Amino acid sequence: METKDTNKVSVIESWLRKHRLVYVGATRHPFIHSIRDGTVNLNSFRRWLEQDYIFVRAFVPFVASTLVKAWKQSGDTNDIEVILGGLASLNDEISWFKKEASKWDVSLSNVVPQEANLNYCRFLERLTSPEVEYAVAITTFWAIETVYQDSFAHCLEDGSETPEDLKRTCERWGNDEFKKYCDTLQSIAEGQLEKAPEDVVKKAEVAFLDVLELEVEFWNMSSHGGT
Ligand SMILES: Cc1ncc(CN)c(N)n1
Repeated sequence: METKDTNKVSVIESWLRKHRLVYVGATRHPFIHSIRDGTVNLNSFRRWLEQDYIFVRAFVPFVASTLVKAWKQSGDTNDIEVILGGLASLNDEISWFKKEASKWDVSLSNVVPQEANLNYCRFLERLTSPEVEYAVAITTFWAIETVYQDSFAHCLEDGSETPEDLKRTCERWGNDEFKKYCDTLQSIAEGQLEKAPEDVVKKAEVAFLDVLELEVEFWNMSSHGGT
């Protein structure tokens, strides 16, 4: 008789264990700590805001290309609806950035993207290629959203001293609904990874690590300016 192995560790769970330190580096960065303990430099926060607005604009075509891959390579209606919902929420995210920027006196019209941001946007652009497998794209999508979810949720936990006017930002990604959305992306990615050939799983793992590294560079850029 076949027995079900309930202790089987999923692919993503195994990566999160294997790359724990890198993951923690991306989600518990000093910039996030500074928001959480209320010592954040407001010019750094403004820099993050203007640069992230550019990032989100570049994120949209990447997510749209993931939607096309889902349609062509999976055809699963649930996947398509979840990714479509993700695109809709990016539309809200862009409006949110505009409103937030005006509250913080940040002009979004002539922002010069910094090196770390350009690198991240180039990475996203490479992944829009039709040659990149759906399993790699959906895993990357999950990783990008999850780093923000985990980072900003940390600023809302008990004991945090996040200033009142920064809580809006933390709640945008740190709320329970966004956590559920990330969990759904994770299970879609898991489903794809389970049936993907070994070389594709390897590529997805590399993309996951790339995201963690690019997120650290993005936080560094926000904290210190420069590259
Ligand atoms: C850099 C970065 N990473 C992730 C997210 C979440 N959409 C974001 N807005 N910016």
